[in-house]
Amino acid sequence: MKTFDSLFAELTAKVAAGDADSGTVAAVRDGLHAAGKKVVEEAAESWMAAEHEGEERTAEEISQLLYRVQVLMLARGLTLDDVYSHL
Ligand SMILES: N=c1c2ncn([C@@H]3O[C@H](COP(=O)(O)OP(=O)(O)OP(=O)(O)O)[C@@H](O)[C@H]3O)c2ncn1[C@@H]1O[C@H](COP(=O)(O)O)[C@@H](O)[C@H]1O
Repeated sequence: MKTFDSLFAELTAKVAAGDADSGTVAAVRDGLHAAGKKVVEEAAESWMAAEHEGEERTAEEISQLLYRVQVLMLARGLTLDDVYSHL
């Protein structure tokens, strides 16, 4: 099973390699504004799922939120340590 850290390592490698088949590479190239909008969209969908849908659907939306947060980090050039140092 993937974890937050292992997913970030996978996405970092794909971005560094410029993997042409990667949706993440395309999303990072779309830029910060688009990446930020996706974070907000998935945050809202997570909230709505938590209030109105089941656990499975909520977990799925939260997984997409975590993914979109990582895309934003990559688009901004942040590492896990940059973020974890504030936890
Ligand atoms: N966890 C994710 C993940 N979560 C969401 N998404 C993307 O986000 C889309 C779903 O979010 P949206 O609701 O915004 O999608 P949409 O375009 O509006 O369309 P709908 O599916 O909602 O109709 C998915 O179709 C994926 O493109 C993800 N894309 C990739 N990953 C992980 O990242 C890895 C690398 O992916 P690639 O970079 O594409 O190789 C994958 O193996 C996964 O582990």
